[in-house]
Amino acid sequence: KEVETQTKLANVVVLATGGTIAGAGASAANSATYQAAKVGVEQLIAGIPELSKLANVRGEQVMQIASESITNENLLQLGRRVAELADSKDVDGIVITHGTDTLEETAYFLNLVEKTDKPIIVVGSMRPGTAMSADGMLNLYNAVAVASSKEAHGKGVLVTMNDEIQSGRDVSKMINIKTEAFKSAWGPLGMVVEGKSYWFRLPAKRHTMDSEFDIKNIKSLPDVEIAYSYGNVSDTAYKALAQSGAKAIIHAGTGNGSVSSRVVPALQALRKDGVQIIRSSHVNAGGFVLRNAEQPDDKYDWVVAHDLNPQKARILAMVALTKTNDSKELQRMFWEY
Ligand SMILES: NC(=O)CC[C@H](N)C(=O)O
Repeated sequence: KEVETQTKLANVVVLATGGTIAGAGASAANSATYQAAKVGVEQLIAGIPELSKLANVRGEQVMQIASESITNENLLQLGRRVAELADSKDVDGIVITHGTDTLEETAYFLNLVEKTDKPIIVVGSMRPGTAMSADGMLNLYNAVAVASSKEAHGKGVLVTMNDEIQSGRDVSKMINIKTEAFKSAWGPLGMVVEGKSYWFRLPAKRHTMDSEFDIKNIKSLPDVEIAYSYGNVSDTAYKALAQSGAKAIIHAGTGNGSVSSRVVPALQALRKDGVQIIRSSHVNAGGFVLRNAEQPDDKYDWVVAHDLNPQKARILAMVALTKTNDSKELQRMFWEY
């Protein structure tokens, strides 16, 4: 006699926040001209009947915005809802649909502050659902596939775009007119093919269960701002940001986070006034800032952002500053996360 073993489907919650994956254009030829954040979560889920074979999927509309407009308050609101769901016994995995412009920031934020080993997948699309060759359906299908898989547990917050599984820490939007937009300098962790995930490597940096940060202990996020560097840069932006109350300034530097000789004195003075100076790099394919190389960080009491791009450095700095204002502690965190 054959005994049929009924495998129970995982329960996956889709938290929708807006973006192009919820976008709509006037014609199928509009892949770049459209309105983001138009389609509701129920319609997104209903548009992919195949999801019901992967998991029991339900949706929640957390917000409906384009991701460039996400505020720190929005981040905290989303983070708290993710934590509530992760604590719930009847939730096995969480998918967050998100605009792609700041998707890498939200994914890294959640990677730092969610105390769970349940899969959390952040996903978006480069083309609205109304466009020819829209990529949102498959990206979301892949996200639900990964969120409902056993293998995705304990791997930190993940991003499924263009069939790849990327670490939320490492991934960044590299181009805005291709579906092959999200890359990491260190490569994807795996692939999703026909609803099944294939893994090749694991994240090495601290995240989720192994993180010292917890969304439940974070009441608000401090003001951390970014100043962009280039030839002939002046110190005006740095001073203005400090004046407006920034607790830390991320130097989005050239090359190895280098600092113009015109800017160095202002940054020394700001540090003396208590502002944290964090040197990162805006090099396109992935910056990597070495301590005491381009600048004497020990002498100036500055911090380096390691391989984090400026926008990710801002996320870690905000979260880190909720715990410490000690520059040595901040530097430790920048090496470990
Ligand atoms: N491809 C996108 O999702 C970009 C749309 C919009 N700017 C956003 O980030 O929400």
